Amino acid sequence: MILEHAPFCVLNSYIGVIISTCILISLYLLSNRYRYGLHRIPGPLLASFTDLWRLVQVWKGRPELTQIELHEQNGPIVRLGPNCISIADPDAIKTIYAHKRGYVKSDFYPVQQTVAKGQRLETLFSTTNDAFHAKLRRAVGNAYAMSSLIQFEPLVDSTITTFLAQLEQRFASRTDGDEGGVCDFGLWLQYFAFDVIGELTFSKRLGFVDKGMDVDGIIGDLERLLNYVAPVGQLPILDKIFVKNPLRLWISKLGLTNTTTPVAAFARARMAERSSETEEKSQAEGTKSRDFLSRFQEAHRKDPAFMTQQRVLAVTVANMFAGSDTTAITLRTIFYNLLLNPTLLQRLMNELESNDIFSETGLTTWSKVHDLPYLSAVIKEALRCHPAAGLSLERIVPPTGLAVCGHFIPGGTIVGCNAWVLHRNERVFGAQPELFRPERWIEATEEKKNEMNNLLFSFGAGTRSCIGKNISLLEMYKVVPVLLHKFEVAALARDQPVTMANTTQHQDHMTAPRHPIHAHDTKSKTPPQTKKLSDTAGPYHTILVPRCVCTHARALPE
Ligand code: HEM
Repeated sequence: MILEHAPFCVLNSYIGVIISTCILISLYLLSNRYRYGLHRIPGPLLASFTDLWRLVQVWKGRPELTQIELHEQNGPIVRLGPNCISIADPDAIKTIYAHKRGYVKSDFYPVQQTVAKGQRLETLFSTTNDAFHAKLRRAVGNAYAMSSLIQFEPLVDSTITTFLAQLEQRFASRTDGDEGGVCDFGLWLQYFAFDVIGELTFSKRLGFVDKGMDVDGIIGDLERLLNYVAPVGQLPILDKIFVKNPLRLWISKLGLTNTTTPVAAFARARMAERSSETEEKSQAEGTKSRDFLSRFQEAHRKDPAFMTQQRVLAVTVANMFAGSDTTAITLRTIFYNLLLNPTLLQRLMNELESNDIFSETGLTTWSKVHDLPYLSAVIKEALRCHPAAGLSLERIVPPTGLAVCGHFIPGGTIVGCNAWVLHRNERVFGAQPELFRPERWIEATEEKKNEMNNLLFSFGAGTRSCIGKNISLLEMYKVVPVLLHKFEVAALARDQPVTMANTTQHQDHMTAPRHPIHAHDTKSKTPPQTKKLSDTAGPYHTILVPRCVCTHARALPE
């Protein structure tokens, strides 16, 4: 009798377990919706139950478009997760990102830290510890100051010269066959951006431009990293399961894992070369070339206990990651939009050619270009239309809470602003903010310009804003005029389909940080000539520029 009923008992207990599990999960999801005190904030219902909702949005590739749409529907404050809010109110920026207001970076950032010998390598970008950040920023900050720019110029010029020579030799001077003169310009701009930051950091290029290829798979490596950190950063506990779990940390501590990326290997080799020089020689060299590595080594000599060699390595590698893809994305945005808008390109050419800015070698200097009005407007408009960071820059509300847009946000909530959302503010940036229109920066009154500049969030804001901003502006202000002066550049096929996918928020983007805000490009079905931002600009990081023709002399295809 007992045996006859056994299968039913087993079945019943299975059903019991399943029902109890479902009840527990439902209770957990319901508690997610209500326990954070955010249930009055509008947003997608699913987002209020689980962070998996935002993970899926990022994984699908264009989370910034979803966020723009949500803000259009719901206003300046939107719930993106059980404990996560997106804010589009310009006034909130001053509070959330300001100095000493107690808003620390969220757990999104440590996902980007690499592990060496069982220890996480914290960088300026990825640390959540404000005191450590302030100390590191003081130690290395001088290297990025405006006053250092002049000393960096020869290093930028060196990469530009090689870049021009390679474009000339490989494309512009070729007239053979159908492919003569045709190059994948977007890819080459990326090679340039990676090499120039290598040269600025180590006085030595990684060789992308010289070889015309992704050396040691560095670009691919960075893209894989971003593809991991962007979605996993939405649910950072996953990182503690996949990568930073106790077992892997222990194995790493024993030295049984190889966490050396190609960039770190390159950086180590350069550091080894320098350390084999005598201190006097390196100091003498330092004052001559004054690249980032020599400046970081000076910081090491001043405070070796804090600025250890491991830390010098970490900040150089972080530089490479933070400064490459971001600048490449912005350069691609500039050329992409100019190529699709010949009238704008002509306006820029008029300005460049009517000012005496080029030397005999065809190069130019920061002092001659940095206040050209139309060039500045083009660069700003690219930064506005296609910010390299595609995700919100997350911070945690301090225990006192935050009053914003008529709501009270309790302490512990993750809040953040997304540049893509802020830059669609019609009141500040004028009509049709989705269009690339440099003129909006020229036509604006001084007062309006200030307002626009204050809301330009491409480099972040406040204490954790981009330390490399001046460097990237130096690169862009120098290379754009020189390229346009030397080559006629046109889109080979203006209706060539282009699409983008946002992979992470940029940058530090580097095992360092890549502001986890990066992206990769894929082909899409939408022709780009519509000039809508959603068609032309991608996720954070990259824009696919159509194949272009570089040529000196010949007429370009319409
Ligand atoms: C167009 C180019 C660039 C863009 C759009 C950009 C964007 C950003 C953004 C948005 C942040 C703030 C991230 C946050 O608050 O979470 C940031 C931080 C940072 N960026 Fe950039 N960046 C660019 C170029 C560079 C360059 C060239 C370097 C290095 C030479 C660099 C190094 C850094 C570092 C080290 C941080 C962390 C700063 C800190 O927390 O103190 N970036 N960047």
